[in-house]
Amino acid sequence: MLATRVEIIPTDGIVDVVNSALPAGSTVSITCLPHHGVESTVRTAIKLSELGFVAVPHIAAKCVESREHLSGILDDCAAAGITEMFAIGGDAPRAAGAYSTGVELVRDIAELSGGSMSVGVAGYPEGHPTINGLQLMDALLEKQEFAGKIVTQMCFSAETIHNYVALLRKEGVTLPVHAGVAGAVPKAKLISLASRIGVGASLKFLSRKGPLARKLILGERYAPDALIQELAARPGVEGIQLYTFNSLEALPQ
Ligand SMILES: NC(=O)C1=CN([C@@H]2O[C@H](COP(=O)(O)OP(=O)(O)OC[C@H]3O[C@@H](n4cnc5c(N)ncnc54)[C@H](O)[C@@H]3O)[C@@H](O)[C@H]2O)C=CC1
Ligand SMILES: Nc1nc(=O)c2c([nH]1)NC[C@@H]1CN(c3ccc(C(=O)N[C@@H](CCC(=O)O)C(=O)O)cc3)CN21
Repeated sequence: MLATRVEIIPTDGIVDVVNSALPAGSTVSITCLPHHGVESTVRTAIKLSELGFVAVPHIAAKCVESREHLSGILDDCAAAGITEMFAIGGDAPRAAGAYSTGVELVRDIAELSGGSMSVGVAGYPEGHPTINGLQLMDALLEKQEFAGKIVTQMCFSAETIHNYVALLRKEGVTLPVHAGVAGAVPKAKLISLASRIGVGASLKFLSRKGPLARKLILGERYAPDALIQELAARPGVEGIQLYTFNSLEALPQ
């Protein structure tokens, strides 16, 4: 069974939802969306950490104003017992200040925290809509000196994920890989978000043609169980990052 981490969006009331839905000590990743801002992510992570969860805040480079802002975030997280973060470029169209890529951010987190903060970085089994494969691989080769793990973009194909891990190893990226998997959320939601957040071709199996299938899809929830079993059946992936979209009622066993 692969260790599974749950990812949530820092919306109002989510801390109470997590506290009643997840066992104490669970690892919870808190995403950083442009319209929520990094403060909302950090505030939620600190509250969860104080409740005994292992909180992993996402820090989006484009939401960080300066090195001093980053230093303050690191101090607040360390004071709350947070020891792991996820450093990402960020979906905002423009940078708020000094940082615009995950590459820049992960370096400064390592420097400012003296290596005490473990940092995850993003991987793309199906590539990225606006960044070419060579740039992504070069960025990972640069980041791996300062990072502790790769967490992948959402992908719906175990074969694609396993092939990606093999490519990483061939190119000299040795970081452990945690596979990004969609939680049991309405398929319609996944399809509507897919292009906006850059999900790749493996999603296409969800959107079959035909009115009956479409009706089924619109009412149906995605079930991650089979994909998780396939990922656990072969070596390559260290764990699962479950993108729950805050649907915590039906977590895979
Ligand atoms: N918040 C999240 O969980 C996730 C966000 N993303 C998005 O993926 C993008 C990449 O972020 P990271 O993986 O941290 O990579 P990064 O920000 O470290 O960039 C990787 C490489 O691509 C280049 N690059 C970055 N953005 C580019 C662009 N728009 N056009 C051309 N080249 C670009 C950079 O210079 C760097 O060499 C960001 O837009 C991020 O929001 C992807 C997955 C998850
Ligand atoms: N490009 C990208 N950005 C991300 O933030 C991101 C990824 N990819 N891939 C993996 C996870 C999945 N993430 C997400 C991103 C958006 C929503 C979402 O539901 N967005 C709604 C608004 C939700 C809200 O504010 O409550 C939207 O309409 O954008 C959920 C999970 C966060 N992560």
